Amino acid sequence: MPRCLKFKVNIIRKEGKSMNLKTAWQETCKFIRMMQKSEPHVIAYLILTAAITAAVPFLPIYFSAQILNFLIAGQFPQAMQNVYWMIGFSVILGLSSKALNQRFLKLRDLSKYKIRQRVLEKAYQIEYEELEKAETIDEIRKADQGSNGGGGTGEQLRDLLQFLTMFFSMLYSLAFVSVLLVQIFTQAQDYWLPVSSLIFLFAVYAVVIMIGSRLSAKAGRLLQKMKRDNVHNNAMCGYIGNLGMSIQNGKDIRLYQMEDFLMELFDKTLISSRLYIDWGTNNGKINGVITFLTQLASGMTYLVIGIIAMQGTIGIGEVMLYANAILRFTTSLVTLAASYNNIAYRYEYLNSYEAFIQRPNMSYEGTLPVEKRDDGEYHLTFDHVSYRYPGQSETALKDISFDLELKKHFAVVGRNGAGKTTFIKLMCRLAEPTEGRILLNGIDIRKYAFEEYVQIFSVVFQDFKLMEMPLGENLAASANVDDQKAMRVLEEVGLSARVAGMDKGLKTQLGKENGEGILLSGGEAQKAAIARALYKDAPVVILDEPTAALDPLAEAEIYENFNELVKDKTSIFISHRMSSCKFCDEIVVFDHGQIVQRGTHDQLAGQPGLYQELWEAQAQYYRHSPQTMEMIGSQV
Ligand SMILES: Nc1ncnc2c1ncn2[C@@H]1O[C@H](COP(=O)(O)OP(=O)(O)OP(=O)(O)O)[C@@H](O)[C@H]1O
Repeated sequence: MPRCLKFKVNIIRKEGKSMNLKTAWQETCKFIRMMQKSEPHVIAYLILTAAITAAVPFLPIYFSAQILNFLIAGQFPQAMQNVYWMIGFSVILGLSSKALNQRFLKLRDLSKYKIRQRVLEKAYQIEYEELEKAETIDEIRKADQGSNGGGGTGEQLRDLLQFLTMFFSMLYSLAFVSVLLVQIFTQAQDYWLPVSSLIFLFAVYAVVIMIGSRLSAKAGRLLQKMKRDNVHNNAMCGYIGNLGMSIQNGKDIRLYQMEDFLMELFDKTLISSRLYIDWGTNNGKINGVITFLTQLASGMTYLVIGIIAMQGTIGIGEVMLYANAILRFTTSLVTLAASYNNIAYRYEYLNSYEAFIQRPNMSYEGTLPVEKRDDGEYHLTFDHVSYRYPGQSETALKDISFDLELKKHFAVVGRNGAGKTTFIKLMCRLAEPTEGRILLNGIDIRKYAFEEYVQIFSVVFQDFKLMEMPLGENLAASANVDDQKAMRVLEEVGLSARVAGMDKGLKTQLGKENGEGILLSGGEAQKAAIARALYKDAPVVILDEPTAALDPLAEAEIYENFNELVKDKTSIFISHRMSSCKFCDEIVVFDHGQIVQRGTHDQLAGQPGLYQELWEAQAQYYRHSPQTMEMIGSQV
């Protein structure tokens, strides 16, 4: 992890509480270090852009005062000379400001993408078990906002640019005001009146700035609260919005006529919260008061500068110069306060990002390599394993002890919800036992490096998903596709003829959401998922309801091939199609999270118990039909 990212998250503040200057400064330093690490020149460009951009408006202010003074004095050549200077400097500074700004924006976007990349990278590393929790998804969402969305680094850099620009603008204004003070003290006959007027003006400004910054702080708090409260609403709106483009849900939406229902839900999600509306109303009021106060201060400024001018201390040109400089000072300060508040409050999101990036990878932290064995001798043992899903009171698996003997073919059967898939998830380390342990060749599987451990499994889950990518890349799970191997596994699952008919063959894009592609039928997709498992060629093959979508001939073909393919491997089939379990060496029956029976088909079918019930329930439909019994026979 880069050093800049190792800072401790320490500004978890109570909701609505302002961040003090010291903390804001510390957070800013951390943020700057983080940005510099991801894009080294971004901060240098930030400072340069702010310094130059802030100077641009002062050119016309300064030169128009000079020009006016020369014109009043009848010195036309000098006035013209100043016009040329003004145009020249304005062009140079204006262009430099634009060029710097462009470069800054480019670097800002680059660093933003790099930081977002880290969120994605981290999200991929999170244990699957954690990913199933709603709070983890929220955490990722917040971290993503901290890196990309409303609370993101891009916006933070934009506000920092505004803050610094206003800061430089104030410095330039103060330089002019200092000159004014020097002029008053050196040229005024009686400086009591100008000095007291200026003191009065500063007092007015102090009050305006104090009220203005408090109001800006409140506006910032409201904005952040609205964003914080809106994380779920945004996600829900995003979800419903995406349903409009979803091919997967498109059929159901149309056939169940869910359009009005979904639109209502969308409206409700937006309006019921009233978050945006409330925020907009309050923000409008606050901005109104700030504008009123700023205008009041502007009027006072002209009055005071007018008084000083009437004394003859400064000329007409200077009246414009100083009045504008002081006004710039005020507007810069109010904007600076607003940017400060946005910057300070956005650290909450950035800290969510930090907290997320720093979270440990818990169960994936084992380091032992898994011995590479050509003989596939991987021995898995469940030792009194129980498992309860996070937040659930029911135990999904209870005290499972099981030896996955080498190169044996197992079938796992049981009623819906019996715990079959959970058993596989634990075996593949997608969840960790709540009690007990799982061993690979005698060693607790948590001790192995996760990426090495999962190498030994080829799994097709019941709810498998193919990616919207080219078919070949789907099979290889990589951009490097071994075409020959890919075609061989497609042949084995009976999909090669279909692929041969595709114009782009293995390069054919799957799905429609990621560019023009083809839609596979349910059975074809299942064959492709099985082909992906075969391509991986791991020593343990697990198929969870592998043939549910296949036609009987395809199913028979797959089983025939599978017997051959898994001959030297350990395999587990989960199936509700009892006939397909007959060919396995051992059948394991799950019920209510426990293993209740084990044996061969002949043993279990002949004794009273759940297996017999399940078998009988299916077999009765075939009993009176010799053809169908024949069909079952052919499949097994
Ligand atoms: N992510 C989850 N969070 C909470 N409970 C879950 C989760 N996944 C599964 N369960 C619950 O755990 C129990 C076992 O589920 P599991 O998916 O292992 O059953 P199964 O035997 O594979 O069922 P099926 O035959 O229907 O596929 C069920 O009661 C299920 O509702």
